[in-house]
Amino acid sequence: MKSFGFKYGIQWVASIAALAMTSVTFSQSLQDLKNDPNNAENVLTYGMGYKQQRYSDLLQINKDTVKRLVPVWSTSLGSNYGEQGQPLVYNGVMYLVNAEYTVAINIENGQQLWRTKVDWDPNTPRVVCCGITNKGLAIYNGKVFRGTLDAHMVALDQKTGKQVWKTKIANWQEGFTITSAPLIANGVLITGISGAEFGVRGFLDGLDPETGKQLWRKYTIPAPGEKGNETWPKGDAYLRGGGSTWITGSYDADLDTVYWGVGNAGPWAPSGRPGDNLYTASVLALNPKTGDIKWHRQIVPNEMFDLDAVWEWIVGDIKYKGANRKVIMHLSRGGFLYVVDRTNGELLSAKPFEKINWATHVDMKTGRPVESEVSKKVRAGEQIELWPGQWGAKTWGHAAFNPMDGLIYTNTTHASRLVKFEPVEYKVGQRYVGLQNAPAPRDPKEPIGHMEAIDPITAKAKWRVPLMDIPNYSAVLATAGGLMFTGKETGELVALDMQTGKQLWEYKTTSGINAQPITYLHHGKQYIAVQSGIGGVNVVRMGPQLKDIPRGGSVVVFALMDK
Ligand SMILES: O=C(O)c1cc(C(=O)O)c2c(n1)C(=O)C(=O)c1cc(C(=O)O)[nH]c1-2
Ligand SMILES: [Ca+2]
Repeated sequence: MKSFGFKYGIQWVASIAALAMTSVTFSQSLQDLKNDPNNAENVLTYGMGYKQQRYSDLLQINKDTVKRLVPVWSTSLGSNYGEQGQPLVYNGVMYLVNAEYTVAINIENGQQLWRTKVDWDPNTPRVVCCGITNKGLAIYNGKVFRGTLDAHMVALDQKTGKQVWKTKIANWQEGFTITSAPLIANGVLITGISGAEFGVRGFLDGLDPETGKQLWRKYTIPAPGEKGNETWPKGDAYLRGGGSTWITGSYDADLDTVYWGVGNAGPWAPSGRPGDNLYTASVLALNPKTGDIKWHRQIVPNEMFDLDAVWEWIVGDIKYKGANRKVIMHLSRGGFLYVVDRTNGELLSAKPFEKINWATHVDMKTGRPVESEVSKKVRAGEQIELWPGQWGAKTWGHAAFNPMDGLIYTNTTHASRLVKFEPVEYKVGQRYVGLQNAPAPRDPKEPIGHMEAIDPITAKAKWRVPLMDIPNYSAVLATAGGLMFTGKETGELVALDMQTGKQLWEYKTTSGINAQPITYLHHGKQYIAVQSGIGGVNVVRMGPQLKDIPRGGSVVVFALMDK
């Protein structure tokens, strides 16, 4: 690895050059977006690069210097609902979202440049399954783009925050919402949709970023006559079959392919929808220009435990059986770590990284998880203790991948639930689940989650740090400085030694952290930024442990104190 001095020198020169080049312009090109991970001044994409590796090669803040890491500014984001977002940074300005506002802040001093309110009908939260929040925005060609709780997409002028266009994506009254960040791929703005707990039929939309006009729609559940519809029963179950797309996909610009995960099947109770139910709980490889599916891989056929396959599908190049392979990697909600060839969908590995009792293993010939006796019992109407419960072996808080050591750095959850299916009737815009869900007795000596470093092929942890009370609900940032950053819902941003998991630093922010830390360079100096503001579904899940954490959204930015 490059030495600190050499690296710092290059970054400094690069930063001066970049400033000179970018200070006159206010637009980003597709090349800029593709180049995001190599341009330390700017963070232009969700996941810190289209590959969503959340890895930065900045190393001023490292194992030795992190003890001098201090807050340099902090600004309120004006919302009490919760902060789950990932900030973007362009040309000295930070752009942030929550459910209520889009905000631009001067990164020199934390001064707010503009703040634009999102107007949604106050009744909208009725159809929000899991927290009134928003996970991020996109930026392209002088505009910032965000989804809204009432299922619209909005473009704002990057300089003024004034609305340029607003497009209705779907009727929120039918259970649709947007909580995820849009993706710009090959000039098309792609948005996912939420609502699989409300009997929606999921889809992805491709829009023209200039006008907001719809270019294409791809339903995640094929209509009668389309390939895949035969995996649904005859009739209209497919119209309420779920398959939402509520986490932003990754993108391989060289292959011009978007990898977007599809959510759970609906209703959770599976008896009314025999069959594999494509493309619920799957990953789709898509052409961003047309929305056409290049290949698909279903993770859980006839899915029944809210096993959304939407978590990040990290793009990486790894050695597998001695050969270099282009893969996507995914820590599934159901507890298996998937490694898939991203050129053709071939399954390379699917090993458990957490305790699983709903399946015994994934059959590598068919790619299908083999259901256990426990799953057979619940299908027969019995109550079971399910491992992992619907909270998932991992939640949406994104993992990071370090291309230098080939390991995935992540938060995981270790919790079961008691579940039993019950009849459910579809009513427009109401929860459509059909599952009784109760806490399972928990051994207080057992951890409820971990922070860990995992080998993608073996799914074995290199190290695991137990969390005894509250699982983490924040994304991870990995850096060449050897540090893994993540947040706790009690408010601490922490830095761990990526080699050992030892905690080297922490700072307590004003609320809880369930968001996505980033890092960037400004005038040659490395910064870390994270949103603080308790929100999302885990607050409800944890109940008493988190009820006294003060609400209130802010962003906090850190840098090294001078010696
Ligand atoms: O199936 C869906 O459409 C959907 C959407 C969302 C969402 O948009 O937040 C969540 C879930 N499912 C879900 O199952 C879940 O556990 C969850 C947690 C959170 C959160 O933001 O903390 N959202 C969601
Ligand atoms: Ca879901």
